Amino acid sequence: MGLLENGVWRDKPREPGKKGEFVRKDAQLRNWVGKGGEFPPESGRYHLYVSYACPWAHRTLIFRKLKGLADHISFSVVHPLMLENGWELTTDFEGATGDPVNGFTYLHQVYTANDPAYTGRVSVPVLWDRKTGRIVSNESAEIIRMLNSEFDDLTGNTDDYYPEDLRNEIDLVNERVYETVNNGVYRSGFARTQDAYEEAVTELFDTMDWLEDRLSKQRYLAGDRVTEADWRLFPTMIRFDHVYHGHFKCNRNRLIEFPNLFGLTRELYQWPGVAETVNMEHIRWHYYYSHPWVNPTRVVSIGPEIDFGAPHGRERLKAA
Ligand SMILES: N[C@@H](CCC(=O)N[C@@H](CS)C(=O)NCC(=O)O)C(=O)O
Repeated sequence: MGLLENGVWRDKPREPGKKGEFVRKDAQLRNWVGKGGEFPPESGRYHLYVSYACPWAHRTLIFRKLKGLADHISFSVVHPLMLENGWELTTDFEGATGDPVNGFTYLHQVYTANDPAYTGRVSVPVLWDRKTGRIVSNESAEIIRMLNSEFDDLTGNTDDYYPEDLRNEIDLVNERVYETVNNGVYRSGFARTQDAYEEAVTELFDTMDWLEDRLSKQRYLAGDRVTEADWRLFPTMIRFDHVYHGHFKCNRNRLIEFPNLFGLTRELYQWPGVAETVNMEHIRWHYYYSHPWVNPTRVVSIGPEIDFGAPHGRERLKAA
């Protein structure tokens, strides 16, 4: 774990907040792909750097599939262990691809290729532009919005996961899910004090109760259509019982004890193209091995056996 300071990699622990809470800083590289702009939509031009372990990167892999972008946007998968050099583009783990685009060994080299004096965290996902040799964005929430709409003319795929008429509802769900679930599991697992942990883990399960109730009455989080809100929740749910329940102490309940949330997770897992974006080996090894201040023995849990391919039963609720 570390960061870049004026373009130099420093192996340093993350600083907690004053109350021992986990503090997540905003992503810094926030350009957009768009027609007529600096980064126009073009086939074969953009490349994603992702980790199969990372829930934020996972969203981008899902949108690449949903939007028929597999032939237009390539991707590299980092090694699951994030150690003193940060994310590495080495290949000695099944599924890690290395870096066929730039030939770099470390992800921090992608950041310094974009800006030799960069200061900040070196995170996945990264949307890279081959043509200018620059990073378009390192913010997953914005990358999935670009994939949702900016390449439609290229692919002919006009499926919309952020439709006008549901935006208020999607925004409302996203805001609570981001803070208390997507980031809530990190706030629980990386808390350095009892109070910070209890606050985060209580909010997390309050929201899971709220989502469970919602999903007992409607098929998806924003109504009768699958939207961005569902896809933003999914990467956290699929990891829940394998790593967040044990390693991050999110253990009031397991996901499988919430019939509707677990049902939605299975339905989304079974969506065409989605199962192949889930790599539980990268997930388990990354979390248990890469945070020695949480798990100093680095022993990786065997994980529960859960059949996400089992019938989901969500047909009982109406879909559009
Ligand atoms: N806001 C970013 C967060 C991405 C993020 O935190 N990624 C983690 C992996 S799950 C990472 O690369 N962390 C490395 C670090 O912060 O040093 C996004 O959603 O894209």
